[in-house]
Amino acid sequence: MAKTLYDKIWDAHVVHEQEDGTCLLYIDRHLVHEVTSPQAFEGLRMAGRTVRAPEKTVAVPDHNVPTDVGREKGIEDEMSRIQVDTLAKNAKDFGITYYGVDDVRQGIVHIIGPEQGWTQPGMTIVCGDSHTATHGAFGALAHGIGTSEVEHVLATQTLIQKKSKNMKVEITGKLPLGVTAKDITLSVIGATGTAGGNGHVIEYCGEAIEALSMEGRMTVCNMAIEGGARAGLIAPDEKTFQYVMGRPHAPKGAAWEAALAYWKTLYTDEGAHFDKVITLRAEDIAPVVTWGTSPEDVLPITAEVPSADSFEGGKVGAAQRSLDYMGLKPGMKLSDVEIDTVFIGSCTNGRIEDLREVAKVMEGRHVKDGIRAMIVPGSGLVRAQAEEEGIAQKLIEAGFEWRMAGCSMCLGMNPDQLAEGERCASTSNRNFEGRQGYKGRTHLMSPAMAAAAAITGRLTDVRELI
Ligand SMILES: CC(C)[C@H](C(=O)O)[C@@H](O)C(=O)O
Ligand code: SF4
Repeated sequence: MAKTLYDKIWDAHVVHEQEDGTCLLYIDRHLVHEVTSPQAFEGLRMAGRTVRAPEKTVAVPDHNVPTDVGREKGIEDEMSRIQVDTLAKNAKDFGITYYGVDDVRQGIVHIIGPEQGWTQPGMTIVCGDSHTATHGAFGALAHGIGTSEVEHVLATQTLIQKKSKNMKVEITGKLPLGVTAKDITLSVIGATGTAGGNGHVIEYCGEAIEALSMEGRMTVCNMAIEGGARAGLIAPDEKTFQYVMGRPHAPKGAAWEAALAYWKTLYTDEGAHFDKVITLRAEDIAPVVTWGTSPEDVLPITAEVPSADSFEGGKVGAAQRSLDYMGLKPGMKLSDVEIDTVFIGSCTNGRIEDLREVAKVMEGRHVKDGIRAMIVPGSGLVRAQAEEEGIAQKLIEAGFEWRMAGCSMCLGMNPDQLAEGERCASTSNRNFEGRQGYKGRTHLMSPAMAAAAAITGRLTDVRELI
């Protein structure tokens, strides 16, 4: 029978299936961060258990770490300090690879997995973090899991799961100038809503997806979860293999050849069944921004702030609440919305290509006076590469703060936060109330669009600047 990519990876990992369809899945990689793992390790200790496969488990602190240069002095906030110290101790006690803040390989868990070659096609990958979907860009089945599941995977290297439905999101044609992977993924959520992917694993495909770099594909899959899906996937191709080849934890020699032969079988067969299909034309996608407090509140930058009445049912009240929280009036042009902060980073857009994109838009230009603009590379290695390429220097001269790696202002779990009422052009993935700081206001967009906003001090169509 014709199988989807999801079916193939799933079938290759089922250890046991119960009559009701509940399965025990083998897990190839377990990525661990400081927020969702302390109780899990504690559980192991209390039960006298060890980590079943420490060589398949990798730990890194990212959410709570400060990102100022000179952070070696330590973490001020007690809770954050305890979490990071606890992760370091747990990694040592249980014999797990650990990248501490003084290690250039430290960074956001979803950035360093691919960077170090831990992430490979055909694998099952889990992490106690919803944006684990990012790794799906390699044709890996990557699930976010809860803390009790983290403990289960640590102890057994398996996960109890029921299979999701198959959903196909096809992006046909070629992206217009100024339109990027972020605009694709936000536009898909705009079209399907945040519940559109519920109960499904999405496979993204089509000419526009194939044309994306690995970085762009990671941006797309990263936000599958924001569209309600269990995971996002893209079939691996030559670009994927080239990206993985030679990375520290990628297979080498004969193991590489064997892996490659298997990876080449990882695609959806002709005629395989999808339970849901969405198609968007790349030509119809514009540079977009969010206006509200849900990632589905997204519109082309050329649009106006909508009125609550333009929605239906329960959405009317939600839209009104969003508008009030965001301090926006219906009918106002989105390009007239003034911002005071720019955040470039996160597991959605903190990779080298994102920084190159920002540098390109900033060429010969400067961050507007009075705007706080920060760049937080997704890993120490991304930071080092940008410095080597001369991008860092250009961005600093253009007026950006150049920070150390971490989740930073993507969420208010570390010192990088918006003050009350501040408005941010952000390359992250969530614009929920209070996400970037108490009463802070977030507009999600691509790195190129965030750079444009940094230049003008308002939400700006990057196509006017390229
Ligand atoms: C802290 C963590 C559990 C959380 C997640 O699961 O996504 C965070 O990474 C986020 O982006 O909100
Ligand atoms: S960068 Fe943001 S979305 Fe990604 S793992 Fe960190 S907090 Fe979550």
